[in-house]
Amino acid sequence: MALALSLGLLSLAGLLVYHAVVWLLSTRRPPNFPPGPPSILGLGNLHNFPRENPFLTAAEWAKQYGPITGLKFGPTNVIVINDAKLVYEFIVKRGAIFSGRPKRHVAQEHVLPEGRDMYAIFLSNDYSRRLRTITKEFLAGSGLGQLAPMHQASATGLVYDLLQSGDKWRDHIASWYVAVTAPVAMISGAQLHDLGDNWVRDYNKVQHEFEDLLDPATAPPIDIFPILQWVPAMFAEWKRKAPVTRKALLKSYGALMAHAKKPHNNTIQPLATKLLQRAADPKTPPEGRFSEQEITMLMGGTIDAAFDSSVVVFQTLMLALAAHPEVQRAAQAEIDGVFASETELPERIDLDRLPYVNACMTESLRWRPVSTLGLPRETVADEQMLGYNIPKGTMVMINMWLMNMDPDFYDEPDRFMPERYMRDPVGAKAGVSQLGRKAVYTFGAGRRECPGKDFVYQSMCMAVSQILWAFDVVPTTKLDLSPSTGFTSSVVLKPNHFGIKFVPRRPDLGAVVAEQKRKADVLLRQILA
Ligand code: HEM
Repeated sequence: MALALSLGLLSLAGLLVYHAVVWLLSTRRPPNFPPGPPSILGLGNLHNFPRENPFLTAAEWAKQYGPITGLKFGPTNVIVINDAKLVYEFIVKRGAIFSGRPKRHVAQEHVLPEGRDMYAIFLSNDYSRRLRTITKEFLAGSGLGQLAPMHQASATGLVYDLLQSGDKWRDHIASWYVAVTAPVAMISGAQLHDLGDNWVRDYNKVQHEFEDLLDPATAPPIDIFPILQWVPAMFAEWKRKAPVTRKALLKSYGALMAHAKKPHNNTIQPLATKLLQRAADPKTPPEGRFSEQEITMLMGGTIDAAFDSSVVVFQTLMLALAAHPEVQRAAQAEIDGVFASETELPERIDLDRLPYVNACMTESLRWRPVSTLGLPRETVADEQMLGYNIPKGTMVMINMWLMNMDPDFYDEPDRFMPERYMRDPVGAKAGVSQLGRKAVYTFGAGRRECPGKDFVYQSMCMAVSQILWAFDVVPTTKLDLSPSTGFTSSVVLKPNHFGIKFVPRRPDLGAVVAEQKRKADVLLRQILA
């Protein structure tokens, strides 16, 4: 008996040692993998991939190792693509192989297991295709055009709020974005007051808690060291946090779904309401049919994907404008010419007539991209890139920062200079090849590129044009524009705290804006009845 027990324990120990050795060997670089910084057994490059400002280190490595940097995160193979031509050749043209997403254990198993395949940042390829088909009715083309009055009216509300209490501009931007401009209204048909007093506050809070669980700087590295998933909850803070985050997220989404299910007379039928109706219609083909839980996850994921990045993008734009009064003057000259009246906003703002405002937006996205290394992809098959092996399951990052800052492509890339996009549609300096080149890489590329891109431009250009019509944006603190000291970066590149004020451009602005806001409220009530 004792002998059998000892033999049993010995074989168990042998098995454990075997698995440990296999695991350790898997943390070495695979054969013919793209070059990169030296890795160490067990960790790979985790010790030299910084949690703060990783894009700056990735840019240094690109200088040393060329167009693709090969890394190891424990056993995971990782490549960083540093060259826009490779993005075009592989991410765009060979999208079928480069369009998976890596697993996120904490988020997918503990926070939103019911959204494992369909929540925005971990959408499976199949759901991504179906999501694009349904959201394009709202996020692009004529569907997006229908949202223009709503975007314009909500931006008028923002101008009103900035005039009342410009010192709370950060809060106003967050509420404006989440309220009508973010897809909350588009998806559920709800205005904030429909959702109750605390919805925005609670949603904001849980969003940040969820981000912390996803942020490589704060989240536990379960995806790299899966053994950590077995650590008991008393030693693993994330195991205690995840259920709390889950409960709060589902409550926020639940309020939206409850609203979407109510009968209403909106002039634009909200996405969730439309999908619920389609699901109930026997004529709907299977790929257009989603269950209530699926609709909740698709809806929640889209709102989450939209919210934080957009608020940060708008803050960065305000910072850039405050630091560049000459850009504001040029934009105001354009806006004043198009808006024409001193005392009234146009009934319909025609964004096609505001190319410089559009260029300010693009330049801000290029100059300080909210996403510097993109949302990681995962290859779904073995591939070869520039003669190197890229095994199936490799995590792929796009070095958006480097592409946006490429001195061979842009004149003075570190300067905030919207004029570059007035001279050339992709902002290129004279005489360089533009094959497959995008104006900015901040929304990613290829078939998983952000589907909210046009929505972002419409909502934000509506806002920035009205803000610059009404105000000069003036700094109240010294502005630090350096990407390393003026911004904080792990997942997103956010400007550090800075002070600005909104100085009215006309003496009678209060009365003018109050009247415009009254009209905008009437319109919003019609749209979101
Ligand atoms: C300025 C604000 C935004 C930025 C910078 C941004 C950026 C990004 C990036 C970099 C990705 C990953 C793309 C890739 O892998 O190539 C992404 C994905 C996504 N974004 Fe955005 N986004 C913004 C706003 C929005 C908005 C307003 C919406 C919806 C209305 C949205 C919905 C999504 C969705 C659903 C995905 C997942 C797509 C997929 O995996 O197939 N985003 N976004």
